[in-house]
Amino acid sequence: MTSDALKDALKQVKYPGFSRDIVSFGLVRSAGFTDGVAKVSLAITTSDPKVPLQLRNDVDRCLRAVPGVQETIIDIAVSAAKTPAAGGNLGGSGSAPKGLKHSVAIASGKGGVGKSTFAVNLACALAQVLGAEGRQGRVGLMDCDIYGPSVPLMMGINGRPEVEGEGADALIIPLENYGVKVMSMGFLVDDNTPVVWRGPMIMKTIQQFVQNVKWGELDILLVDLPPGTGDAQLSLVQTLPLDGAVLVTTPQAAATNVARKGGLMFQKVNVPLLGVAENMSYFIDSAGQRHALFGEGGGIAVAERLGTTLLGQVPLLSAIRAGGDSGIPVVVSEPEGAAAQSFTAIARSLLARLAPRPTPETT
Ligand SMILES: Nc1ncnc2c1ncn2[C@@H]1O[C@H](COP(=O)(O)OP(=O)(O)OP(=O)(O)O)[C@@H](O)[C@H]1O
Repeated sequence: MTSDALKDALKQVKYPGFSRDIVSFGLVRSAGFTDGVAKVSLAITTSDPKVPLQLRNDVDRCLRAVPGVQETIIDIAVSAAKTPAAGGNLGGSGSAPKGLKHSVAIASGKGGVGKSTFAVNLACALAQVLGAEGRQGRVGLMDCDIYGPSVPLMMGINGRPEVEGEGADALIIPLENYGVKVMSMGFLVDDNTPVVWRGPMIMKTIQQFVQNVKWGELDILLVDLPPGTGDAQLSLVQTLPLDGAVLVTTPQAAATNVARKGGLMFQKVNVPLLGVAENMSYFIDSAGQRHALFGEGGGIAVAERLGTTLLGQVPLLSAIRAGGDSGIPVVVSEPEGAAAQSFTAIARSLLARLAPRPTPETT
């Protein structure tokens, strides 16, 4: 019986609540077999005590069904997922980069809702808000969309990051523009390389983005997730202790239904929802009339159903699209405009939601 044969068998074990198996998620650290005893070790990140219990049962049942296996030894290393209630700022959890105060995932249930555009403009707005308080260069943006990274283009960054140090200690220096430090798969692959990544490779890449990038001192790291509720999202949650997630949606029902599913996924893995942001909420014509092109009320409805707040609404504006195409986000090119104002308001409410809660004595 080889380690590979055991891992093959373990592909039948799904991570609780997900349709993907534990092997493709890269959670199996080792698998070995001696004298009828199958010994397996897993490493997971969760604050839900039911998850390791269920995994232990499922792995045991799966291994015992393998011919020749009489006994099992299952070791599950659990590190706690961070929640604001449990931990406040980062620092206590295993793989969090030193110097990182808060990390927030920007997620959407489906593609095309403008998530990357939102993440880029929010990062620039955060850099402006914090910069005005004398905290320059303290915003990071990590683009986890390894299939179609669009952040480099939208941030006007085109180049290859330098590497400092060697071997296991090597650190990638993030590229910086508009006061935001950026890391993206787009810096590492060229446009013509088809990126065919499987689960474990996604996990590895995301781990490297967290651990092997010299982020320095950051007040906030925004993590632009690929759309949906699949591998990358779980890998990220397994890898980086998140303060929470912001869900981006558009107002129409088709988008809000999927956004709600995305929100439920984060709740399932104990990542708090910091709020919902509604993109392409309304359009203002040349006469100043406001039009709800995609309907109204979707964002607030999703927020209410998920028990969180609506952080804000972003209008549908051609300047926002043009900013993405030109590499100068609208928050930077028109800092006084309507779009910048809505992104700045969202940045402020997000920061307020991340601020350490007052202790009972100060309230
Ligand atoms: N508020 C807005 N007003 C006008 N255009 C917008 C707005 N938000 C996004 N867009 C445009 O919509 C398109 C899709 O945006 P973006 O690439 O950010 O979506 P996405 O949700 O990240 O997509 P995917 O996840 O599939 O990559 C882009 O052309 C972008 O410029």
